[in-house]
Amino acid sequence: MLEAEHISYRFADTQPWIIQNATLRIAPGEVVGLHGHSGEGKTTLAKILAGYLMPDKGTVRVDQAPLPSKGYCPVQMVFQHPETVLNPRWCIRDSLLEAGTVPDERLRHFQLKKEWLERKPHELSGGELQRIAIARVLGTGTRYLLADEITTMLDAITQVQIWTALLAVAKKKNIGAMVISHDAQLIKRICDRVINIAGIQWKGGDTTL
Ligand SMILES: Nc1ncnc2c1ncn2[C@@H]1O[C@H](COP(=O)(O)OP(=O)(O)OP(=O)(O)O)[C@@H](O)[C@H]1O
Repeated sequence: MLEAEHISYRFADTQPWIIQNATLRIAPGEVVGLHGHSGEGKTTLAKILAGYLMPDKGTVRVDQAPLPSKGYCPVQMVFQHPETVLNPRWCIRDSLLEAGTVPDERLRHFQLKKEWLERKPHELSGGELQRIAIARVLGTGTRYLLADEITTMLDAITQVQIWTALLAVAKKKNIGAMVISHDAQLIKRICDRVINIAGIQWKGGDTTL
């Protein structure tokens, strides 16, 4: 279970709370949608759950254990722009290896061509790069995947291909997922449950999302 308990976060003491005293749980294999207006803290919440940001208060745990301070994190995040996570100077093979071995079966599952492995990120399309970024983080150590607007910039056919491939792996490996999207139809179609933070007012009391 991925559990965030009573987490609060603000970017500075002088800034308002982005999240305050929030508790949320994602079970293995569960697909949870996160919906809210722009700027309401969806990405910030995901970054806290993945250990990119430390909450000012509260804890994030996976199976009762805090996220590791070094080594592979069981909570992985995929972003809207895959080029921001792939080193522009490395060939794709090296970027994949950085996160662990990617077996041929996973390359095939995400329709990644072997010839792409020798290319640099700028030599691939946005949809191809996103499939690489997703395949890269679906290794054995990943228990939860946080997907932040990962298909927003892609055409409808590519969106379906990506979600079909991703959800199949998540189901097979019992990986829990959080889907951040402004696309209400997408969330409704693929998620078991939806957390809606649209218009949420943080007043300090316990909030279970
Ligand atoms: N590094 C930062 N320093 C200060 N404020 C920040 C920082 N990063 C984000 N914010 C602010 O925190 C708030 C929440 O941002 P966040 O990116 O989490 O929202 P979001 O719900 O994901 O938005 P969107 O749907 O537009 O992607 C916004 O008001 C944003 O301006």
